[in-house]
Amino acid sequence: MIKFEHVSKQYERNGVTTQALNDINLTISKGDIYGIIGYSGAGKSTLVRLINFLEKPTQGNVIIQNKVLNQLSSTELRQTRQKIGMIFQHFNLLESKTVFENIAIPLILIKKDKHSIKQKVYELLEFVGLSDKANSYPKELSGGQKQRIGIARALANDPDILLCDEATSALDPQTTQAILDLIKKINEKYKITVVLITHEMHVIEQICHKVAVMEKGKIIEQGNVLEVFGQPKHQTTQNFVSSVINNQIPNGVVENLLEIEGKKDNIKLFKLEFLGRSASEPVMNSLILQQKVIVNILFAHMSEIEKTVLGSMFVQLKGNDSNIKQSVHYLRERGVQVTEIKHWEMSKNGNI
Ligand SMILES: Nc1ncnc2c1ncn2[C@@H]1O[C@H](COP(=O)(O)OP(=O)(O)OP(=O)(O)O)[C@@H](O)[C@H]1O
Repeated sequence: MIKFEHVSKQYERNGVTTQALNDINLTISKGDIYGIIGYSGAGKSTLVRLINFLEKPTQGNVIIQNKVLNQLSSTELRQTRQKIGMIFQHFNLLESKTVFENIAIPLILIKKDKHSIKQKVYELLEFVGLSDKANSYPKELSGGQKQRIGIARALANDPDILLCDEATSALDPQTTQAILDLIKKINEKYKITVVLITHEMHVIEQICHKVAVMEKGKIIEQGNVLEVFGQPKHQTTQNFVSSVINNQIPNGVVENLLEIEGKKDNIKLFKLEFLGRSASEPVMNSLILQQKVIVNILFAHMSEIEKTVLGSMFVQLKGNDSNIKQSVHYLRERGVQVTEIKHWEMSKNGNI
C-alpha cells in the first residue's frame, strides 16, 4: 500500500547539499502500524513528508495504493492526499477557531454540506471522547485534549493512512499512553494504516507491528518489532533497546562481583536473554530444580513487545565445570540466549 523504491532526497540550501534520505526501500502493508525510529536528523520527517508529497523525492519512487506519486496529475494528487491524515507533535490547531471549526476544516475544503459536516464532527468528537468541547478554543484544552482534536481532524476525510509525526513527544507519560491507545483503536476499528515516527522506543514497543530503524538517511534495520528489537544487530538499534530494557548490571553489583572474582573459581557469570516462549516458561525454576548448580540471580529486566515478553538477566552459576556446562546447554535448548561474561569484560569500563 505504501512503497518506497530506491528513494533518495537531497536538500539544497545556500549551495549546501544535505542528503536527507539515501536509497530507501520500504513496504508498508495495509492495516500495519509501522514505526519509524531514529535520532534527530536521521531523516524521519523527510520520509513521512514524502508519503503525502509535501516533499518530492530526488531519486526513486513513492507509491501509494499502486499509484506512483510523481506521475499523478494535480487533481489525482489532491485526491490521494485527502485520504492521508496527519497529526503533529505540536498539534497544529488554529487558535482562533473553535474545536468544532478545527475539525470541520478538511470537510469545508472539500465543500461538504453543513448538515453532513455537523454530523461528522460530532461523530468524531464522540469517538475521541470530547463531545463536550465543541465550542471550546484550543487554548482552553490540555495537551492530550489538543492531540485528540488533531486526531479527529485527521480522521475527518475518512483517510486510509494516518501519519503521526512525533505525536506524543510533547505529552506526559500517562497522556502518551492514552493517545497511543486511541491510535491503536483507530487502526483496529477503521483499518487505517498508521505510519508513526518517533525517537522514543517505548512508543514503538507499545503499539507498532513493524519498525524501521533510521540513521543518517538510511534504514539500518527493518522488520517485525519483536525480531528487530529481540535481536538488534546495529549499535543504534541496541541503544534504543537498552533505553527500555536495562541491559547492564548496575555499578554496585559489578563492584561486588569484582571483589569476589578470582577468589572463587567455581562461579561463572552469564547474561541470559529471553525472547518469546522462553520468557513465559519457568525455565529458571526448572534449571534450579533439575541441574546441579547454585543459581544466583543478580539483576533482571523484562519488557513486553506485542504481547511477547523480552528480557535479560544476569546470573551467577556455581558448581563444577561440567555441571555449569550442562546448565548452559539446558538453557540454550530452551531458547535462552546465553553469553558468558568474563572478569576482564566487567573491569574494562567498570561495567559490561
Ligand atoms: N527543508 C530542508 N532544507 C534543508 N535541509 C533539510 C530540510 N529539512 C530537513 N533537512 C535536513 O535533512 C536531514 C534530515 O532531517 P529530518 O527532519 O528529516 O530528520 P528527523 O529524523 O525527522 O529529525 P528530527 O527528529 O530532528 O525532526 C537533516 O540533516 C536536516 O537538517
